[in-house]
Amino acid sequence: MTRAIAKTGVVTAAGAMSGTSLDGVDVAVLRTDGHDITDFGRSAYRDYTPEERKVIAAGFGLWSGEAVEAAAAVIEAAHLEILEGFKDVDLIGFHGQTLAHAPRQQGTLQVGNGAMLADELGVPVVWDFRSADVQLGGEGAPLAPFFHHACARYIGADAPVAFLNLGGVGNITWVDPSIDQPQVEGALLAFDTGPANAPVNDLMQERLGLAYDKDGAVARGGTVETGALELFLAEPYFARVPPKSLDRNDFAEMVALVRELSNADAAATLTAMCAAGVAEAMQHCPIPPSRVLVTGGGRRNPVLMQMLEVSLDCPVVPIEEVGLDGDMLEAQAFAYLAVRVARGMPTSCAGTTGVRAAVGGGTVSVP
Ligand SMILES: Nc1ncnc2c1ncn2[C@@H]1O[C@H](COP(=O)(O)OP(=O)(O)OP(=O)(O)O)[C@@H](O)[C@H]1O
Ligand SMILES: CC(=O)N[C@H]1[C@@H]2OC[C@@H](O2)[C@@H](O)[C@@H]1O[C@H](C)C(=O)O
Repeated sequence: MTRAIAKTGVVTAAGAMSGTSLDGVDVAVLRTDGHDITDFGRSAYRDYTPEERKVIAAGFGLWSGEAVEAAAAVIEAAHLEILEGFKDVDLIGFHGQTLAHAPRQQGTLQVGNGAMLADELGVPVVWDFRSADVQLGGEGAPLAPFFHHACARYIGADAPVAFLNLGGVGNITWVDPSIDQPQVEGALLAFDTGPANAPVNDLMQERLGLAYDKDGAVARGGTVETGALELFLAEPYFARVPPKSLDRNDFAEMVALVRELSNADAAATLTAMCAAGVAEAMQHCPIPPSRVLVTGGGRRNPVLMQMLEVSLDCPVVPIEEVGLDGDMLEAQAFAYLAVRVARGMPTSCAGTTGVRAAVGGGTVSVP
């Protein structure tokens, strides 16, 4: 029996996201008609084992071949395992794992076969969210902004507000909630701010065998090397007018800029680079947001949060302050986007990915 997706009314969707920091898979449920968020449901998380992480990471930056296939197999197995517990939803939004992203060259690659997941789970799966946007000239990222627009309306924001996601890479969405439809010009401006946690994570791994700088404990004792910070800010990426997007390792050479520094100074400097990228991003916003709502793992780093508070001209708060879940926002975003795709509604536009006309990306696979 095939399971059709209702064309109108509120449906229940689960979103599954595996981000650039490779910690694990997030799954979160929400109810929506594709425009308004009705309510949020349960969520779950599945860690990757060190072995799985190694196999996935070996596929980073590659477009095809055995390493990519091996990474895809790990992604599919991990998602099947966690999504077994979510077979009661109307549909699933499956982001997959980005292995490579070069929208103006080879394209964008998220691995994991959504059609196979739909067959195995017996639930319709929406996947391959980014390809159509890239094929039509967009950056293919970030895609969470249409969901951020719905969140701004859900929390009753009455002035422009920014959502700042600090994962491996940073991305910001500026939202004008007075414009009801996200694809209308002026409602959204979104782009990647620069590297966020990825360079610090790489440094911690390389020097101390740690996955990340927990609570900024290493950076806290260090001094920011202003010369390295200036070199970083001289990168043409920051002056480029958005929309613009990044691959996880686009700034990998930043770790080289701090090679001669002590662990503490190097961590402080890389953390400051993340904050400085965000400060640069604010200059591209049409008007300053009333506040910046921080989501993603970086909001747990008090050293980073303090640097942001000092360098931005508006309040910077973890997104929990407005009642949203900063660990699950991306998974919720792909649940929301799945419903839009299934209903033929756009998921990106000029203000978010630079695509000329609004696009509804994604493939719908019905079991
Ligand atoms: N307590 C903490 N102290 C410092 N940093 C932290 C803490 N908790 C999480 N992080 C950072 O946040 C990262 C995970 O962030 P998140 O889960 O948002 O990334 P992601 O979703 O995989 O990435 P992306 O949004 O780029 O796809 C960790 O790798 C770590 O660098
Ligand atoms: C190509 C890709 O997977 N990009 C991710 C990555 O992680 C953060 C940033 O870079 C953002 O552009 C995007 O993810 C979020 C979920 C997005 O599309 O909005």
